[in-house]
Amino acid sequence: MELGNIGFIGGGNMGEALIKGLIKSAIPARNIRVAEPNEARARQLTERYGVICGSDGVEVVRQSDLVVLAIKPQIVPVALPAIAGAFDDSKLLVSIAAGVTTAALEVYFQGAPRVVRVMPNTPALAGAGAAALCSGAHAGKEDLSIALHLFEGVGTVHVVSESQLDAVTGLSGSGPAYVYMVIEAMAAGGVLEGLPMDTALALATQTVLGAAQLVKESGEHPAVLRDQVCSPGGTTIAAVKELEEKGLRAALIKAVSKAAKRSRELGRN
Ligand SMILES: NC(=O)C1=CN([C@@H]2O[C@H](COP(=O)(O)OP(=O)(O)OC[C@H]3O[C@@H](n4cnc5c(N)ncnc54)[C@H](OP(=O)(O)O)[C@@H]3O)[C@@H](O)[C@H]2O)C=CC1
Ligand SMILES: O=C(O)[C@@H]1CCC=N1
Repeated sequence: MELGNIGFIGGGNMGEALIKGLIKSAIPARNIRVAEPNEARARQLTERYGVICGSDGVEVVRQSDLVVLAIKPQIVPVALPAIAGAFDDSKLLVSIAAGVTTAALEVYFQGAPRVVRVMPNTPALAGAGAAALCSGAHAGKEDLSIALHLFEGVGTVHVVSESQLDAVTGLSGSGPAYVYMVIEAMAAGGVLEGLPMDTALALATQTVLGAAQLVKESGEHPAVLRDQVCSPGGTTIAAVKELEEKGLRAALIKAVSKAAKRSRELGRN
């Protein structure tokens, strides 16, 4: 599928993750334009990826078939009206702004704007993203396919109902941060027990990667796989007891819920 010219409004952390992932997935850099007001940042993106960067969002929209809205949710009410007039029926808006609903985006446009809302995550940088998306009131099947194709280039994609997107934000959108904390803390434990930091970090990283890969490839429930590690009277069950007492699972469940709640709040701004 030909995606045509892709424009980014905002070239920050998530914008860069997608740009890098897309270029890795063989989208030519000359097809990617970025509107980024921070000049140093714009220069950096051009140097790193060869993409065309400027500060003029209207120009980026004019030159693009698909526009990714990659600015903070709080900026949307200011930034979107400034570029909305440059959209016509030929252009698809793909918003990744946390919490901002398709209905809230559509009000800035005349007629029947084609809007798809996506919640990606930064592992898209490594081609290992997890994204979920839904379409707005006027986006057709073809628009959903285009967005699916775009994000499949940088990881996995699920189609969900819009009411589920805040949950997705709390789980996989914010989730990489939780996992980095787990890796960091496990490595610190290794250091406490005498390992050099680089070895500890490499072992912690590969353990998380390998465990995730096994969940995915085996199709087993994680609880079954966990029990396979726990030898009776052994080391792991001693650690699992500690994690249960300290409330690791409850803390993660609550963390996903807190982030989802915050996503809903951002949508009310
Ligand atoms: N980071 C993540 O892991 C994820 C983020 N998201 C969503 O992606 C969006 C972007 O997040 P993130 O990349 O982290 O944020 P960043 O702040 O890193 O990036 C946003 C960029 O947009 C720039 N910007 C501000 N105003 C405009 C404008 N009018 N036109 C063009 N660019 C502008 C900002 O410049 P300046 O800094 O100078 O203001 C900044 O460089 C958010 O809506 C977030 O909810 C979704 C999934 C995951
Ligand atoms: O923290 C945030 O608000 C964004 C949305 C999901 C991940 N980062």
